[in-house]
Amino acid sequence: MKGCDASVIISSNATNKAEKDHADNLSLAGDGFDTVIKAKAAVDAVPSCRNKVSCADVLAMATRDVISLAGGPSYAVELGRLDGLVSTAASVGGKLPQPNFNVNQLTSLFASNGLSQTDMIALSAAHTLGFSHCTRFANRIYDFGGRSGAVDPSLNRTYVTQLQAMCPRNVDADVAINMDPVTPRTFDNQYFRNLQLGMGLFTSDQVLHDDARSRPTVDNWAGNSGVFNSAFVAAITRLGRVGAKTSRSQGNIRRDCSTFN
Ligand code: HEM
Ligand SMILES: [Ca+2]
Repeated sequence: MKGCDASVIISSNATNKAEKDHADNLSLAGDGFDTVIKAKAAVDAVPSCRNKVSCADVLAMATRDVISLAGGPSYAVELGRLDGLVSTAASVGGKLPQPNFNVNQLTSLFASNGLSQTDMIALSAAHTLGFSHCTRFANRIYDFGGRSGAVDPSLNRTYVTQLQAMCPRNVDADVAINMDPVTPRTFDNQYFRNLQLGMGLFTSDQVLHDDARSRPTVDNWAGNSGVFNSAFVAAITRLGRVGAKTSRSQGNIRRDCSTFN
């Protein structure tokens, strides 16, 4: 949890519980890690390229490629990150934003990583793709605020009914649903249109529209995908600098992304 150093790809072993085995990271897709591990191995299979590209850089480029292949913008990835030398589950607590965060909490956590409120709003739109487990938002659709039968009033009522159907009470903890119910496989600004309709899945999504400080940005990007794409590229480029390591005292180039050299 020290930034863009591929520490999240390290596997746990007998003496170390790694970052990816922290509860907040359990949903990270195993096939995503496998893709990075294989791409790095493919680079290293070429003798003239061996030990020159870090896992952290491969991960950043794979992220760019997923966004672009899903219909989003493409962009040059800044390169030269080294791979970190530490990965512990114990380091994760308090470092990740939580789905029940309000705008102040979101803004301050991103600010602690050198990212602006505008960056935070742009990066939240990553939820235009991907899945969430029912447990992460169940409090919004069942007994909201501890009141029996209540639902979060900021949620669209039709959407509540759909969510309750996909995530019945006491549903299996493995069940996950699309975060963007409209265009789940396209990287687009539908995320912001959803927020305008009360269809933000997490409190941390919906507050971006419901808080008057972030709403003008949400409304602007909901209506203008070009402006959103530019803001997203600027923000993810800044995100890619968080905790990047370039000194050999802090990092190296791993041979196998899942294991320290
Ligand atoms: C703004 C604060 C954020 C909060 C509170 C948050 C929270 C969450 C939660 C709770 C999930 C569901 C995990 C699960 O149940 O499986 C999730 C999924 C996801 N988040 Fe975020 N997130 C935030 C920002 C971001 C950012 C900045 C990015 C990337 C730039 C991002 C990318 C994703 C992706 C791609 C998934 C789907 C993973 C999958 O499909 O396997 N999120 N997020
Ligand atoms: Ca989408």
